[in-house]
Amino acid sequence: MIVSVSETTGIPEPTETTSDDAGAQRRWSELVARIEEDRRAYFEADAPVSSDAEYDARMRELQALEAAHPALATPESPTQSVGGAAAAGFATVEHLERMLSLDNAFTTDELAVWAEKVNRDLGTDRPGLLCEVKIDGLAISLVYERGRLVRGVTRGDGRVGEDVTRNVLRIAEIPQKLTGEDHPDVVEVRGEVFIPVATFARLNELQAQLRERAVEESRARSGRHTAGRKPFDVEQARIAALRRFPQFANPRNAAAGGLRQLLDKKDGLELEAGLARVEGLRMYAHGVGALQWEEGEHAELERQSDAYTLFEQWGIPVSPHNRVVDGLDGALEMIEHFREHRHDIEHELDGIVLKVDALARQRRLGSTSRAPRWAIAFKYPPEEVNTRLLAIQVGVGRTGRATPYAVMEPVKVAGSTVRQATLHNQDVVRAKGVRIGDVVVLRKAGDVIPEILGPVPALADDGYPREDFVMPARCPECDTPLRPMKEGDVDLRCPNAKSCPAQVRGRVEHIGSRGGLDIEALGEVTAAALTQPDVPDTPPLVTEAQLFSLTLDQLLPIEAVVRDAETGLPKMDDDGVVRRRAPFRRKLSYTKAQRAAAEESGETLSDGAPSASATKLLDELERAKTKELWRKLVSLNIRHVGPVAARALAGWFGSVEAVEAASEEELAAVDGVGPVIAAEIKAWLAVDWHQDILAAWRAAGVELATPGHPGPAAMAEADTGPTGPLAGLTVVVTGSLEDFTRDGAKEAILAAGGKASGSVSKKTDYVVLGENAGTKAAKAEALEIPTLDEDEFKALLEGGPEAL
Ligand SMILES: NC(=O)c1ccc[n+]([C@@H]2O[C@H](COP(=O)([O-])OP(=O)(O)OC[C@H]3O[C@@H](n4cnc5c(N)ncnc54)[C@H](O)[C@@H]3O)[C@@H](O)[C@H]2O)c1
Ligand SMILES: [Zn+2]
Repeated sequence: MIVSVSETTGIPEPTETTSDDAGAQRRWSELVARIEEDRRAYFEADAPVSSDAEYDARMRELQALEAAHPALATPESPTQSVGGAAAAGFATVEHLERMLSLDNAFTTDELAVWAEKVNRDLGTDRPGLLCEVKIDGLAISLVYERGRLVRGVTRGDGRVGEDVTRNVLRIAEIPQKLTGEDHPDVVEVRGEVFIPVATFARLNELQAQLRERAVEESRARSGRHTAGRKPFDVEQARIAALRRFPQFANPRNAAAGGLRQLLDKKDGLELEAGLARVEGLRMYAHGVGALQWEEGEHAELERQSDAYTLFEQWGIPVSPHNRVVDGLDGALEMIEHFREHRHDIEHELDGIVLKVDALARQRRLGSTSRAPRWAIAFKYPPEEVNTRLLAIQVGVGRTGRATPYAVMEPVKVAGSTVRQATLHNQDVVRAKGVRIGDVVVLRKAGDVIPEILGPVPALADDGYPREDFVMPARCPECDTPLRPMKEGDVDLRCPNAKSCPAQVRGRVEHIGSRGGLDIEALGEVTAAALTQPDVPDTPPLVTEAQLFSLTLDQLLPIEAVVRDAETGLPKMDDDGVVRRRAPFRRKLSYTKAQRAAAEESGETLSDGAPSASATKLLDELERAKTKELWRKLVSLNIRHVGPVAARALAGWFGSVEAVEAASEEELAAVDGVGPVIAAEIKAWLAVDWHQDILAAWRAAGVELATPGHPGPAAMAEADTGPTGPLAGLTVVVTGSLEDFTRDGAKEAILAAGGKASGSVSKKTDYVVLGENAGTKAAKAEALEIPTLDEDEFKALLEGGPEAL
């Protein structure tokens, strides 16, 4: 069997089956063994060995194999059973009605196939579908007898589960006595226990606090009986504390572990942690198991959604995200909605569950031994994958901050290939408990930057060499001893701001960026070539002071080693010579005749001419000299002075000179500046080498004033508030726009002299509606405030209300 990766889901999928029966049998056994191991780790130990994507791919390969070789589909196969088993330490309970799993669809095509089959079997064309978010937690069955909670049981193998009643009683949201009148003799309420995302973050904070307290406790203990004992080792104590109170990798495993813990066996800090974990649990009901009424009158249930209405009357929480839709189209709409808004709700979700709503139809469709035929779970591409942590390197940024970052085996997650992830500082590395060489869980959610959640503990002894990370004491780029960012801070920085190559490179790159002088030819690679070329030894830019006086003669000799994008190592030619690139030089070749002629006339032939990048860079630098003043202010790399503050400064003062002449109070008084930025500006100006930058730029012809600006005194006199196309107007942007981020839209409104507000009121002049605009659109309509689409918004920014 060959497995390839699906373009759309990023999940490996089977593409071909072998015709060799013995081979199929062998592969089948292999897969079953792996799946059983995965299930044990996931359902029984709450500590997965594989990622969900790996597990799902194995299950799908197994299903494909059995489809091609039906003889293999024995009742023992995982495709025929519900994963999980009762773990030691818990009493077991038999469910009155079996708890099943769900079949999965990974593409909307697969969903359509399911819907067609349902239609065929039912003889309908648009059955009412109950669509629910698939909550990433663990299943629970709550047994109520005549309105009283008698038991909480995990799914186990679907037939027998674990009795977790004692923990269930601690979940505030689960009623111990149902409200309302009409209660059945017995009902099994099925639902999902989960930890909300916000609670999850708090639990991890608590774990960190408990680690600190554990270290303090052991320090105090060792102080009490010192005689003949080893001195207190804080490193050892921290490592021990980390083992007792690890950082939780994700809400699902934290929830599963929280529900399935034996609190009676705990005391002290462990008990505190355990209680917080179980008390952080919540539950939404998503199904009904056995349901027996006393003889006589009782509520008639026709649809599963009716059952939910009943649950709500009884005080049992049901997800607010459920929708009943008419046919597959409505379900697809919900799937697309939550693909975008996956992280906008209270808990993690990994898909959308579609259920035929009518109970009579559910009965007609029935179930397999593993899952109902009347339901299917559509799964989104995975956001968590496993990969190997190859190294931890330390990078130094524009501001000197030294940040450890992980270099991983490249892995595809949430639609892109990830190789690196920041680890922030040495405390974070420690808290995550990762060592170089570990298999780690990597998470990338949508546009959010990738994050390493932690190691896979079960793979700690896989034979791959491990090494602890030690934060270097010196800057990896300039060897200056690192210092705390602030007094007592764990974050470190390189104090050599002026000439640390990493910091100069970062600042030069910032100057070229779109929010700076917007110099297309001055990106990351060029910034590196100008500040750290491999040839010549001394870079043309020791600091950014010389940026605007760069000459062709300085550019031409520059050569940089070509590095492998994946490993960062220099690339070599076949004969072992390191490959170099001269970005600013174009090789010239000459014919024999030309060479002969040159020799004759005694003329020397140049072997290189300026490349297109060289002329482009110099041209763009020349043009940048007269760009808007605010762009130059951003390019000075003063802390906190981004486009917004720079625009405010430029608008008021009109020149760098006027900014220099202003007092700190005068700077702080400008709308959009404030005391913090004012202090940073003053501090920046007081540094000699910063003054050298200003002097050098001036000498090179950089315009440091807005031509025709009347100066701050005149501005103060004529202070009539902001000017620009949007002066005096308040604009609200809601929903997502094509060409603007949230902050980008705000910035554009401010820059045009308008006010950006977050809420619609009578004072609002325009509401811009993007994709999925919510309640604000309705509010605008109610208040009769004009609404704009994105194109109209752009017109407004350019030309004010007249342009509409
Ligand atoms: N990483 C691993 O090694 C590993 C191992 C086993 C299972 N898993 C994960 O678990 C999945 C398989 O587990 P499964 O058999 O429990 O199937 P499943 O999680 O795909 O679907 C069934 C479960 O979904 C839950 N669920 C959540 N919201 C629901 C809703 N609104 N309605 C109905 N049910 C809802 C229920 O608990 C139900 O038991 C895999 O796809 C994988 O994601 C991972
Ligand atoms: Zn440095």
